[in-house]
Amino acid sequence: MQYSSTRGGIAPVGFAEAVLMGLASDGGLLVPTQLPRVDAATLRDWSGLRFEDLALEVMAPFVGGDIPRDELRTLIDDSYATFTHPEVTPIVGVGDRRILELFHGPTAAFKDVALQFLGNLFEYLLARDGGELNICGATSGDTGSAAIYGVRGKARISIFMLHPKGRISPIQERQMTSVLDANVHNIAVRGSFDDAQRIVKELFNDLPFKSEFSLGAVNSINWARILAQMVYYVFAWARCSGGDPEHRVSFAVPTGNFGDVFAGYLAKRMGVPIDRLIIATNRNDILTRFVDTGVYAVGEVFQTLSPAMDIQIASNFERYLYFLHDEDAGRVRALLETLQTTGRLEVETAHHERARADFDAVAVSDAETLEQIRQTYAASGYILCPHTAVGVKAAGSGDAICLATAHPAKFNEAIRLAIGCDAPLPPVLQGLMDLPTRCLELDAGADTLKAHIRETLRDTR
Ligand SMILES: Cc1ncc(COP(=O)(O)O)c(C=O)c1O
Ligand SMILES: N[C@@H](CCOP(=O)(O)O)C(=O)O
Repeated sequence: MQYSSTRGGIAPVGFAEAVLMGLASDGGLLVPTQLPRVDAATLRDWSGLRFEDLALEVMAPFVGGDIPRDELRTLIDDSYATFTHPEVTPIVGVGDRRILELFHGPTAAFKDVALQFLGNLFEYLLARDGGELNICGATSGDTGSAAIYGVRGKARISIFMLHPKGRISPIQERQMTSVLDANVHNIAVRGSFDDAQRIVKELFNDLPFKSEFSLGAVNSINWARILAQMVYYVFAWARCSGGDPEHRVSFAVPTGNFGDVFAGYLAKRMGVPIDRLIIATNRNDILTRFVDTGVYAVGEVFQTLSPAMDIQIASNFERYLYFLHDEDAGRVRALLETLQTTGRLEVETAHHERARADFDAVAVSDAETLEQIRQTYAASGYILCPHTAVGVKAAGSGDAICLATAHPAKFNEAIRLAIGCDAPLPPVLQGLMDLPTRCLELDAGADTLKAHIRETLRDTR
């Protein structure tokens, strides 16, 4: 399997190189040059598999010959052995609603599904091929801790993780800043998540700096993130369909950086029987507006009760534009240049129609989010995290499977507002608030971050 850039500026690379490259060297995102197709017989074969075995089947064609199958199997088994649920991502019934629980990993958010795997994958590739990796990432709360837990204490890897100061939940902050391993560097940026993500991309686009410091990516700009997230869509289909290829399922997906729902979109393109994909946003509704109007226009970032989705520039939207325009990298480049210079881009009517066929999209206010948490709790005793509540509200009366992207106890300020008490802390979140922490505060500038990385690595190398 080969990977090329959404902007068409690099020669195709194999899986291992794509994973280590993170952001493509021309500033674009890496995408497979050809998507494998899944036929009805394969779907039937996959339907009874354990999560780990299914992950192997889904991932193997994308990995190609870069990792022997038995070694890929070990990587996958090790990655999901850290989950507390035997099914890894179980589906539970809440009233007549099906919830796909993605929060049984070490940091209680869906990011663990990909980042436990990516941490092990980095470690494997560096041990096998040599070299080092200095990860640079941006988080609105959940990617940061999942990535840190994925690589803490690992040889040859350091991680610099930027979060927007004061805009993540207290427990999310503690999860990251209480990890004191020498290879972990937390940075609170004075700005928004979009500022943090922009700085990280600026560093990746400074190719001499990227090469000198062997920068690596853990955000969903890294292809391996999308790949690992595709698995639970297939798993959920298999559990709900009993393996009947005619049985289609829909998903409601709380959306910010567009990585999660994009993984579902690709699974559907591969032939997994997925009907509707519902993009559920909070008040930061740039994606909802795009599906409604065909215009992607960057606006102000609002702080909401679902803070991990307080995002305006959705990284993976570029990957979608690429597939929407039949893999025409020139067109993507032109659209992105317009976005860069004017803050908006508009797709042609035919493409807008296709986008409307690909996705439903619903924006949910904070008041609706609280009401959804309240209603679900009153009816069933089940506590939704605010992001999950956005998805459940967006699903409305339809039968979409709703992705539960985080454990509610990570967002107890919102839970308390909704139901007057806290969600009980699962074991992985207990005791965090009593731990010592380490975190540096920096201005939202790429040069400041570069200087910090240079200095830190000079001291530790
Ligand atoms: C709890 C939670 N839900 C939903 C999202 C949105 O996912 P994505 O950014 O892949 O669209 C995030 C952040 O990514 C998150 O942390
Ligand atoms: N909501 C995310 C933002 C980063 O998204 P990613 O999927 O690109 O890593 C977070 O929790 O940090």
